[in-house]
Amino acid sequence: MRALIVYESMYGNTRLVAEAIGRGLAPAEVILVPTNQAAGVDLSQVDLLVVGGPTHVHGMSRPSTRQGAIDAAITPQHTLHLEADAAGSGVREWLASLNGLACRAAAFDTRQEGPILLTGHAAKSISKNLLAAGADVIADATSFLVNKSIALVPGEVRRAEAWGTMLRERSAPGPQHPFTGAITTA
Ligand SMILES: Cc1cc2nc3c(=O)[nH]c(=O)nc-3n(C[C@H](O)[C@H](O)[C@H](O)COP(=O)(O)O)c2cc1C
Repeated sequence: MRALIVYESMYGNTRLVAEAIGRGLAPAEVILVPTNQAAGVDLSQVDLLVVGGPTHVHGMSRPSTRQGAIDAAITPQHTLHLEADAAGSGVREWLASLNGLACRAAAFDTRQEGPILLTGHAAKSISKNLLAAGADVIADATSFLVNKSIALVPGEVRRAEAWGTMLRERSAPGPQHPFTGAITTA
């Protein structure tokens, strides 16, 4: 099985989750690509497409929220590490370029700890966009949580690895697992 993980990450948390999902997908062949390098990637040979990004203002990032994240990281008082791939387009723009997908797919996000009604969640929109582009969405959109220090909550990396393994198992030939629209958190 060939899996492609396309992710957006400003501060590294979503990248860490994407990498953990990739480890969980092994021994499948896994390729990780940040969204700002994903334009033109050939999806025709991909069996499973996993797409994730940070939750910004209750949903997928926009150019203005990404600029806000960059501005926050370059203030003199900052303690935030800005990813090398932070500049450029995000998940929203990349998803808008897709159509005619013929693969299985799943969506995830990172977001702050707390009730989803207060935080919002990008993964549900990502999942809807994957469905609209023709993908066979095989898992509920899933959030991985960060704390107030903008670091992954303990246990989330392990949960991401397990989620990747679950995706690999669901991608094996056999019964389908219909998308329910639910959001799964810890
Ligand atoms: C501009 C901006 C807006 C954000 N808005 C939300 C939000 O509405 N809900 C939430 O749960 N987290 C929000 N966050 C927090 C991020 O979702 C969280 O820190 C995420 O893990 C960052 O992922 P990254 O490290 O891969 O960039 C926001 C962060 C930024 C920079």
